[in-house]
Amino acid sequence: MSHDPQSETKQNLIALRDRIDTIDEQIGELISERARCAQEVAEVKKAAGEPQVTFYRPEREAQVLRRAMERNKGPLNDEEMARLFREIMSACLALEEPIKVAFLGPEGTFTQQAAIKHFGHSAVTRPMSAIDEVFREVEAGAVNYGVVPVENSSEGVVTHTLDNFIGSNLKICGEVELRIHHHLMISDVTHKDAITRIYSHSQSLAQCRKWLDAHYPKAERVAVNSNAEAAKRIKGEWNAAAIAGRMAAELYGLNMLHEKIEDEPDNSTRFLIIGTERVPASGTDKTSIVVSVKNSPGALHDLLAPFQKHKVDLTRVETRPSRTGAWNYVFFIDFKGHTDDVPVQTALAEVAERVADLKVLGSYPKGVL
Ligand SMILES: O=C(O)C(=O)C[C@]1(C(=O)O)C=C[C@@H](O)C=C1
Repeated sequence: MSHDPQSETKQNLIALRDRIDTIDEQIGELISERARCAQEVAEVKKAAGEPQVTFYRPEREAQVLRRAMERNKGPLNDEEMARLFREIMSACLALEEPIKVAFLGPEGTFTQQAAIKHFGHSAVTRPMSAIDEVFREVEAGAVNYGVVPVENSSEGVVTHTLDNFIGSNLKICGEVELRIHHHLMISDVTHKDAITRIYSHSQSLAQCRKWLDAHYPKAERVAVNSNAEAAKRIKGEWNAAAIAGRMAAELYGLNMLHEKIEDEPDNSTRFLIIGTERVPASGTDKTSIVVSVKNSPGALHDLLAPFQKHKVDLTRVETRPSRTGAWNYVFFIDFKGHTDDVPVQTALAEVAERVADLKVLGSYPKGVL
């Protein structure tokens, strides 16, 4: 018999695809079985007779995702594996209750990307035109959760988000970090050699400043409310480009002219998930508090001493001038641990004695994805 490499390849492919078909069938059945379990979970939750049934359980989701990563033996990497489970769980939750999430819009912003990364594609996301509106929408109960940016690795803190917490009773229920890649995009009508204007959000323009200085030193940089708005805006402008994320390019049908133009290669933004309820401990948690102090020498040192004493690890300290008294300051402090942990409780009790006011903004699972 003569050896025919082409037909051997064909045979090998057929055999492998048969195996894939069998595996897919099993995966499909298992996913359906999992979804039925989630439906039963919903029934159990409803039968408990609580005045308000909470279907979404951030601490449980974090545990499921962490376990998927721990179990993983490759060849997919841990993040890919967790991402797949993220979507399965998102679809299961949607069977229990379709979750509504407000985000800083318009459609196509990095905040929407963060919302989908955190809740999966089965969540219903609603664009809001300002951070305050995201807070209000959650407070009013029009949505279950909100997603707002809080700090960027190169541009620092989003002060507007922090200020909103001072006057709000909302809780932080989660955090999510997103690698931010900026792309220069144009529309079908743009003359790419005649770009004289570049639109984007001021933070994005700042994050690409060196690249713009080198490649488009003469183009006017126009700051608009969001990069998605920038993307929308250039649709009919022959001499304009926008800097935005991939999602905006896809949404508004734009073409990428230059990809990944951010000055810092590991540019990332942290987003917070805000809701109305306290989240139980997941095992690996963080807590955010806000305290206001009189402006006296050593105030910050005094304030932080209890954390050191009780071995609570600080992850961030941010100062903002208080809006109530000219000489008062507020500190936003993040640390590892949950308010259910005894060392955290002890440290917080000691901090409370030293400050004018202390508010726990929430304990929540450390971002998994
Ligand atoms: O364990 C639960 O409480 C569920 O509702 C199930 C489930 C899941 O699919 O695993 C779904 C939604 C919750 O946010 C957490 C987990």
